[in-house]
Amino acid sequence: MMDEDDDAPPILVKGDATTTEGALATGMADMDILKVPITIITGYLGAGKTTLLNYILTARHGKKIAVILNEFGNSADIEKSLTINQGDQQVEEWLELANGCICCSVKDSGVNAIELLMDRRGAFDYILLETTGLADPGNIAPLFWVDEGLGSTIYLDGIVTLVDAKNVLRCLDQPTSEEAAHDENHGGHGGPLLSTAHLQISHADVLVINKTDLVTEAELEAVQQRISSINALAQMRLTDHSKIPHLEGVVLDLHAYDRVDAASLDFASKGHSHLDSTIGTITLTLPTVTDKRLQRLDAWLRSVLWSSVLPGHDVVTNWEIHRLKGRLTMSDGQIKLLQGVREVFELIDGSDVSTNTTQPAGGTTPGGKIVIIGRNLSGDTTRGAFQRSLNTAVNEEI
Ligand SMILES: Nc1nc2c(ncn2[C@@H]2O[C@H](COP(=O)(O)OP(=O)(O)OP(=O)(O)O)[C@@H](O)[C@H]2O)c(=O)[nH]1
Ligand SMILES: [Zn+2]
Repeated sequence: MMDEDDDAPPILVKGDATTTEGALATGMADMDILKVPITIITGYLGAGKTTLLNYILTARHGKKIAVILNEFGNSADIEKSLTINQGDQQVEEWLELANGCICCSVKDSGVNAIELLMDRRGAFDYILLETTGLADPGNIAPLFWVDEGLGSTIYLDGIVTLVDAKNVLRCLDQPTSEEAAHDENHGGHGGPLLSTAHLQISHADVLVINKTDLVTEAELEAVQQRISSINALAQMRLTDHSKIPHLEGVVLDLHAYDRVDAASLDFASKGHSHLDSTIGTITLTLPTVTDKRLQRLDAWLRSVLWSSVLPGHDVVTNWEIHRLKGRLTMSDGQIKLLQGVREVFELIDGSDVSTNTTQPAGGTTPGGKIVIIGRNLSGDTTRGAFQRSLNTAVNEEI
């Protein structure tokens, strides 16, 4: 919860509610400018999420930020507190959702409620959603990752996961009994148990390792290694008391769902240890892709993500994909970007995305790479099966 009796008064931030109208008036606005980014802030109980939000709301970033708290997840409360820092004050509103679970209710009413509120108060520059410590961000992200065509006025910018440096290893190693029961219901099929901490780390675009003041350097090193063995794609930051002086690119304006940076894919492919056998990162390579092969790749992705069937391999079972990113070079030199969270994926043109002109095209692989983060993927057998299946799918001549 936001601290009501917070003794430090917020530093006053001049809200700039006229940005949008100003841009419109000068005819410079297109739909992209009008869309408001939303970042999901997640992390286990007590990791420092609220501390981070308070830090952001009082930092001098010159943005009008709305904060939605999903603290009442499982209780009977149906309203979500919404704090907006506007001009010289923080205003609290209540966002009414259809039921207590944001995963179920936000799709129908949450996005609408945010849009209605923007109609009334003027657009925000940014929305931050704090999930409960027990939330699985993979259930929430797709609700905001809405099709361009649906004309939503908000878009998913990324997922930031706060990690409690002191407690995270225990959370990963000793799932609670509720988590164990949940795991059972979600196709646990034996094997190492999946904890909420695993899910929050595997879906992250940015991992903020917080509470570094409470651990030794050796302990911190162990935490970093373990976390990057789970998710090698996310950028990692170390902090204490959730202090992130430069918010841009770390919490704000991540573009984690509309950009894929070659350097991060290269980094993710560099042999990381498989310290955690539950969830890990694998990298698949691709040859240069023709249009026809791109269609085959699309079919392969649909099979893998929608039907959980790895074409040509009926023996590989028990896997689950959380996050997927790729960068492909077409035979004509065009770049295609691949983005996915759970079963939702998108292949988009890289050319009209203003990104990575400074990156070496395609990284070290001439064709491209797909990096997948998920459960029971990182064993050598499974990784090999994925690569072979993909090779067959895109190489086959017709
Ligand atoms: N020592 C230390 N304490 C911290 C740090 N960051 C946050 N805390 C404290 O940890 C406690 C939990 O922080 P919160 O920000 O409320 O954590 P949260 O993730 O929002 O917690 P829930 O909403 O309960 O899941 C608070 O007492 C914070 O003051 C840190 O880096 N070091
Ligand atoms: Zn909190």
